[in-house]
Amino acid sequence: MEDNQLDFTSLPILDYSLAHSLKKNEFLSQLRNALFHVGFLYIKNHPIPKELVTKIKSYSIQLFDLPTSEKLRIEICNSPHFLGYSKLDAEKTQGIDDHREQFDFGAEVPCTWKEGEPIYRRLKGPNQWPDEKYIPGFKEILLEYIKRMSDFSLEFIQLIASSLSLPPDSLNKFLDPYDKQMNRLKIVKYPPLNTLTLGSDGIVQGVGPHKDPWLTFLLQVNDVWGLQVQNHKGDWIDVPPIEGTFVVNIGLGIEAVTRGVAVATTHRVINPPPGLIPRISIPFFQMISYDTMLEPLDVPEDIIRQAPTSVVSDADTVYHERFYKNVGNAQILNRLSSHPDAGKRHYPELFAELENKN
Ligand SMILES: O=C(O)CCC(=O)C(=O)O
Ligand SMILES: [Fe+2]
Repeated sequence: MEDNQLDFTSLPILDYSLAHSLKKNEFLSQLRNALFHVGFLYIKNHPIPKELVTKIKSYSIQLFDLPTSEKLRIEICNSPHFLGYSKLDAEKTQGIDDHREQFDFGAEVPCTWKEGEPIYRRLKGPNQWPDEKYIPGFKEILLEYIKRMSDFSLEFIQLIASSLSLPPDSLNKFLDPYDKQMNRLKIVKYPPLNTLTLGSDGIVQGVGPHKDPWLTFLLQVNDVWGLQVQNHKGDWIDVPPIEGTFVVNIGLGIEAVTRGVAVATTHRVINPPPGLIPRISIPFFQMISYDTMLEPLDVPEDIIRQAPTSVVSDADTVYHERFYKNVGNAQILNRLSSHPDAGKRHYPELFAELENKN
């Protein structure tokens, strides 16, 4: 599809079993097309065991039924690593409250940051866990899920590289060494709208338009729509849940190092309409190293020629510019502006600096 042809109106569905078969080239060609033209795709027949997906879905629903006191005990404002619980409307995108309730978790790593080192290294550190007595077995299953998703995402970036005629391990150098990687996920609940939630300005966003950092794998837990992706003309396209799939999307880092060939597509979530049940989802983020330099790879000329030339986006460009300059700084400033309470408490100087600039 050329840029001047019809823009996408749905997401491609790729069959992961082809990637490990004699049809691998067919898979790579479909992947390349998806990267060029959409930046988002569904993946079916993926390697995450069905039982694990069922368990994590079930826990994700139970998590929101924890007693309020237990949720508040592990609130994100306690954590310099921005891990834990966020109340409804506590997080912001582009300065507007996101009408969602969520838990942030990551691979369990110690905080090794020391005074004098770049401050963004302090983003890495241990989780805040809900007490086992309320949700037995959750921690073990969540960590297993993160481990499996981490391995899957490592396999996936090799396929992305191969699809762009790059050596398979080309993207790995932008990640931390395996045992130091701290991939993260969110477990999110978007309540349905009601007349009270419609603010005076009329804007209600589940999560506002944005681009992700590197590579994301989204599990849509129930059959409630809400995710929308902006096509290159600027129209919003629905991404309905499809049982047995993940939605995979490219973020800023991969876009930058592939010279814009793999597109970081803008997306948002709108809350379910009144009367519906809440939408629950689990985005898993493979994290780029905070210390990395976004040096572009030697993408072959014939691949670069096929890349899109212009893409409309409603996402915030301040974060993007910071990201291209220094990934770690962009990440911490993004966390500070999306969670001002935690920011003020743990990074008072940096927070004050940010306030003065705005
Ligand atoms: O919850 C979703 O469907 C997507 C969330 C998302 O885009 C994000 O948290 O980055
Ligand atoms: Fe996202």
